[in-house]
Amino acid sequence: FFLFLKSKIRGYCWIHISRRAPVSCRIRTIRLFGGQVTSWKNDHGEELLFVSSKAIKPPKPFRGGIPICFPQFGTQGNLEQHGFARNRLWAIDDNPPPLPVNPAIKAFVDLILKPSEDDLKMWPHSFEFRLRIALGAGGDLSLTSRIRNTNTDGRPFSYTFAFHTYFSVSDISEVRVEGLETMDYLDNMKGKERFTEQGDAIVFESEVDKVYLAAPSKVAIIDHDMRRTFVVTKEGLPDAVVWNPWDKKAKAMQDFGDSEYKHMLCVEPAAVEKPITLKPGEEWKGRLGLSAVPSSYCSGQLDPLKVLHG
Ligand SMILES: O=P(O)(O)OC[C@H]1O[C@@H](O)[C@H](O)[C@@H](O)[C@@H]1O
Repeated sequence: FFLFLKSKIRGYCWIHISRRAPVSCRIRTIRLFGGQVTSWKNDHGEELLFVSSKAIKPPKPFRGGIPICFPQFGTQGNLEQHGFARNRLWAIDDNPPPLPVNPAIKAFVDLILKPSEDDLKMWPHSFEFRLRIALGAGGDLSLTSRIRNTNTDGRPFSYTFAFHTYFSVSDISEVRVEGLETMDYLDNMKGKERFTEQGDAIVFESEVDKVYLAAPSKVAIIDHDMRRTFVVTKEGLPDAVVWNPWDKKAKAMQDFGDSEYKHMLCVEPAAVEKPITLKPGEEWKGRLGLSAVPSSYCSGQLDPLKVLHG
């Protein structure tokens, strides 16, 4: 296993973590700008995360991969949409406090974000945000966030959060999401009104922007055409946002191709409905786990329980 800094251009670094394998190697790319994973490939070199061909350069947020929404999800507060963490230059954390040993992890890198003077003017709270990005032996990707309140004035703070994961899919019309059936959700397209999802797996025929509440710890994204299933696991993150802008919104987005909505789906483990509150000295931990497994899905033949419970 090895880890190296690939390049340093105008202060923005890219890190590649690779796992040597007998036939090929899987490469994951992380940008220090935004603390953002922007590439996750399988043994065949196929990209598993979506990145827009029109993604623009810093200081704008980067459209694709896994942006981190902190300390605000969406427009739920006074800060810029999705908070400032995705727009800041993170640093490599050379000496992170230990995390429990996980024998499945074969390579990892630790990043850290602390607020600048300007950040403190906008959001007057001192914090340390540590992010461990790890690869398992089978190519699984995990992101563990640790956020600590380091205020010295005794004040607690509250925040909302999301791992805004952009999955690459062959054709959104052929994708099903399983695990969110019967869940309550807030519909961002209907003034955050609360509804209950029907009993069937979620399919996509138009714009979707929903926050599923108290979602299960495992969600499956089944890509019929690719015969691939993404299994998303989450810890410490009660909600799951599902977003696809569809055609009209795609056209209105400057950093997104007009037809790219067909090839992406965001499923975002999140803490949105109930903000997380930390007292000084307290730390919160949230984890996202991703794996891509072959699925022999044929319409009507999939047993969702098998996908979700192994
Ligand atoms: O364009 P942005 O700021 O990256 O946000 C993209 C989308 O992100 C999703 O998480 C939100 O639910 C949507 O409402 C939003 O449009």
